[in-house]
Amino acid sequence: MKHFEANFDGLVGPTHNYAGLSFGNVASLSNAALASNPKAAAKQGLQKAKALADMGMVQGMLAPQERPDLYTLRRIGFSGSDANVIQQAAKEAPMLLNACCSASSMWTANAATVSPSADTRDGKLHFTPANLVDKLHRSIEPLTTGRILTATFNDPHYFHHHSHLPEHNSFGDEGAANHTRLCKEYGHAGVELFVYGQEATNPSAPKPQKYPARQTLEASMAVARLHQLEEDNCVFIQQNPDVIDQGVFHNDVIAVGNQNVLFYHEQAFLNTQHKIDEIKRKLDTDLYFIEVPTAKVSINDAVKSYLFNTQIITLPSGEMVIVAPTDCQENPAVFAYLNELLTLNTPIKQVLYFDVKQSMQNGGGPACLRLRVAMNDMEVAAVNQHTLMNEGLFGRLNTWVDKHYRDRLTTQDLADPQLIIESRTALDELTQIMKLGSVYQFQR
Ligand SMILES: NCCC[C@H](NC(=O)CCC(=O)O)C(=O)O
Repeated sequence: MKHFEANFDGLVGPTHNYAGLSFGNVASLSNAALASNPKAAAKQGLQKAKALADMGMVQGMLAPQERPDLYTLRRIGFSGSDANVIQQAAKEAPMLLNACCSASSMWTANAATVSPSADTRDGKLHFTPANLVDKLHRSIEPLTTGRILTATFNDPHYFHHHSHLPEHNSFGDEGAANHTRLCKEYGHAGVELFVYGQEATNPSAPKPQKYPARQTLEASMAVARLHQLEEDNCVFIQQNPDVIDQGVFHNDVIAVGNQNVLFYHEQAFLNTQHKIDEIKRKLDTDLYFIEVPTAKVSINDAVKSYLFNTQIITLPSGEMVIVAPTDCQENPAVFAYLNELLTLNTPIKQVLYFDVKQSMQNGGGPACLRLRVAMNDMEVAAVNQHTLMNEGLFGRLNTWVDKHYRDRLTTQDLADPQLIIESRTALDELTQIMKLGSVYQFQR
């Protein structure tokens, strides 16, 4: 049996915009006034996904969500026709309208936590959609996320889908952005690293002072239980609260792992050495811990360039490659570090740069845009094949984007009722292209 790590990238939705919705996420706050380009955003994402498929990687796409979310706006008291709902909300509560228009489901690293069948007791691949309770605009994602995941991984013989965790701060869950898996080969049982920002039920435990810790230990442990992982397959690590306060709102802004490599900043975790020892004890293979010192890359440079929000992928040849945003090339300290990294004796042999600036300006790099799903060939064959990237899908999705997307969107434009019609027309067509069935509420 063959094993792969597939990447499922979020297709950027037609309402991609900069609304400054994510307190604690430096890029989101500082680009709040910018006009976005949804068409360019979607195309940048498709280019990256296609490039990985061309390198022989298993690459899929996850459909975006329906926005504006009129159901949430009606639930909070706006009424009348769809156009009335939007216009009333724009007048009386523009920030709530913005929250209901975000295309944030594009960052599929936050869609769910995934445990491959090699790790789980029932031998199935487990998915738990993230509840994303810390941010209003993201807390409205999980139900549809669950539907899209079920329509994509649609064979109950192989895939076990859970509901998202209870919608309360005690169970704040941000999905795979705070989860990474180390292993010898993708098909061998690995060690799943759950990185949390705070312990919700222990008031004396360390936590950030300025910005929110979105992920709780309680949530991470609940996911590990649901996914039927053994204690020996799990390591729970606390993120350093000081770096959360410097803008590291998810662990994937400061660390990334692949197979036997953990690439992380010196200041990423609490009790780092102790946790490394635990990983070594639980995973019997040659491990590379690539720790980047502050003297070479400051937290500020890491947050600006997204050095750690890179994808480390293993090519079919067995070589590892880093997929980085072009912002890493533009930052002298980070670019120098990446060039140096290639001369060190690690499995990482190449860095490829991609322009994903439309996403970066909202705090989402290459790693945020993808959900990793380690699978064997039988599981890949059980996936909805219309979601897998190839020449055909790439062509169809680009044509679809050209037909339906605007090339400029400001938060003022979110009050335009025409955007509802454009967005629904596009998504309705998309469900046919990707054979998803009626995953959206407007289709039900
Ligand atoms: N993994 C990357 C997630 C980035 C995402 N940004 C946003 O939602 C910004 C949206 C805005 O401000 O318009 C977040 O912070 O959760």
